[in-house]
Amino acid sequence: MAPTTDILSQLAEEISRNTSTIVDYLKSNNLPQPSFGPDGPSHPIPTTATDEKLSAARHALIGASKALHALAVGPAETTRLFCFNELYLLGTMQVLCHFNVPQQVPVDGEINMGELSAKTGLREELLARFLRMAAVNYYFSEPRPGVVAHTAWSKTLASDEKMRACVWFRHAEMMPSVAKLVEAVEKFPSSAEPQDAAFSLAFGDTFFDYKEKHPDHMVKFGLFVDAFASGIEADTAESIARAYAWETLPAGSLVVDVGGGRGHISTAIAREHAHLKFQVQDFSDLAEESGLLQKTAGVSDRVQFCPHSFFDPQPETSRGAAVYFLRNIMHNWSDLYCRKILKPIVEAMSPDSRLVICDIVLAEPNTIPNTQEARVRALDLTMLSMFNAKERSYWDWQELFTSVDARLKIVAVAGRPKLGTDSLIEAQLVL
Ligand SMILES: C[S@@+](CC[C@H](N)C(=O)[O-])C[C@H]1O[C@@H](n2cnc3c(N)ncnc32)[C@H](O)[C@@H]1O
Repeated sequence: MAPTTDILSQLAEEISRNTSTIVDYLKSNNLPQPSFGPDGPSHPIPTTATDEKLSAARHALIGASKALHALAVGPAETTRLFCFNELYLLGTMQVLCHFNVPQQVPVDGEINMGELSAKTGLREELLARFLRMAAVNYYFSEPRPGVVAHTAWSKTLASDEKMRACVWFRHAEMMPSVAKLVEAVEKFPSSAEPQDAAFSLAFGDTFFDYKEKHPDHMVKFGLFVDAFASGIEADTAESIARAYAWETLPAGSLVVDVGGGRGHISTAIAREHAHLKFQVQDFSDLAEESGLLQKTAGVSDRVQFCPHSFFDPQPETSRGAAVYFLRNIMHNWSDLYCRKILKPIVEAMSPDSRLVICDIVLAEPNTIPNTQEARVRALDLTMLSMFNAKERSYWDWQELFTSVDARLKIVAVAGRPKLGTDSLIEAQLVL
C-alpha cells in the first residue's frame, strides 16, 4: 500500500522546533545569525562535543533538512542527477583555488570579472563559467553582471590555506582513488596490503611512499589534516588531555605515544598533568621538530622523542610503561598490520600497563544522527581506498585485541560528550 503518513510536515515541524532552539541560543548569547553574505559567521552554530543540547539541535536540523530535501527531490530525480552538481563543483573549486581566485577577490568589496581574470591568469570567459557554478553553490556571488564578491563560504578559502587544502585533497588525491575503487575491489577483494588499495592503483605507490617522493603533496596533506582536526566537534589535543583519567596514574608514570608524530598530543597531556613522563615514538626525521615543540611548550624534561618503528620490539626504556597510547594509527592499517603493531606492545606490557587507543568506535547502524554516521561511513571508506584499512566497531576492536593475545580485554571506552568523533578505547591484560 502506498505510504499515507505526512512525513513532509513531520520533518518541517522537526526543522522548525530545532531552528527555534538554535535561534534562541544565538539571540540570548548575542551571536550573529547565519548568513550567506561575506560577513556571515564561518561557524554560525558554535557547538562543541560537550555542548550537548545545541549540538543535538544542530544535528537534528541538518538531518531533518537533508531528509526533507531528499523527499522533495524524490528517488528518480536524485538518481538521474546523481552527484552531477557535486562532481563539477569539486572540479570548479579546484580550478578556482589553483588560479588563486579566492585570494584575489577583495574580502570586503567587489572586483570586476576582467580585472580578476587579469590578476589570476584565468581566461575571463572560463573564469565567469566557473564562478557562476560556484555561486549557485554559495561560493562567491555576482551582485551585478560581471562583478564578483565573496560570500561567507568563499571567504573561508580567501585567507586560509588549510581550507584550500581541503578542496585540493578531495580533488587531487581522493577523486582519483575513488575512481579506482571498482578495480581495487575486483582485483583485491580481501587484500590487507596498502599497495593493493585504490590509492596505490591510481598513483602507482602507497599513500605515504607517494608523499615521501612528492613533498608538495605531503605539505598540502598536512594542511588538510590540520583543517580536518580543527573543525566543529573535532578531537583536539586538549580534549584528549581531559577525556582520560590521566590524573589517576601514579606520579612518574610513563606514557608511550606510539606513532606520536612530533608529539603534540603528549605535549598537551604533559602540560595538564605535570606528574607524567612521555616517550614519543616515530620516525627519526621528526626528532628535531619534536624537540623544538617540547622546548617551546616547556615540557622537554618530561617529554622525550625516541626514534622507533612500531613494527619493532619496544626498546628497554619503554617496557612496562603505564600507558601505551596510539592516536589515529590503527585506522590506517588492516587487521594484519594492526596485529604486527600491537604484538610488540603487548610483549612489553606489564599486568598494570594500559593500552589506550584513540580512534573511532563505529556505532551500530542507525543509532547515531544520520549526519554523524554519514561522516564516519565516509571516513571508513577513505581508509579502505587510501590504505586497505578500516574504522572499527567495539566488537571489531575486541576481536582484534583477542587475536593478538586472548588476555587483552577492553576495560573502558570514553567517547561523547567528552570527545567528538573519536573515542578512547582502554584495554588491559586481564588474567
Ligand atoms: C595519522 S599520523 C598520527 C600521528 C599522531 N599519533 C597524531 O595523533 O597526530 C600517523 C603517524 O604514524 C607514523 N608512522 C607511520 N609508520 C610508522 C612506523 N612504522 N613506526 C612509527 N611511526 C610510524 C607517522 O610518521 C605519523 O606520525
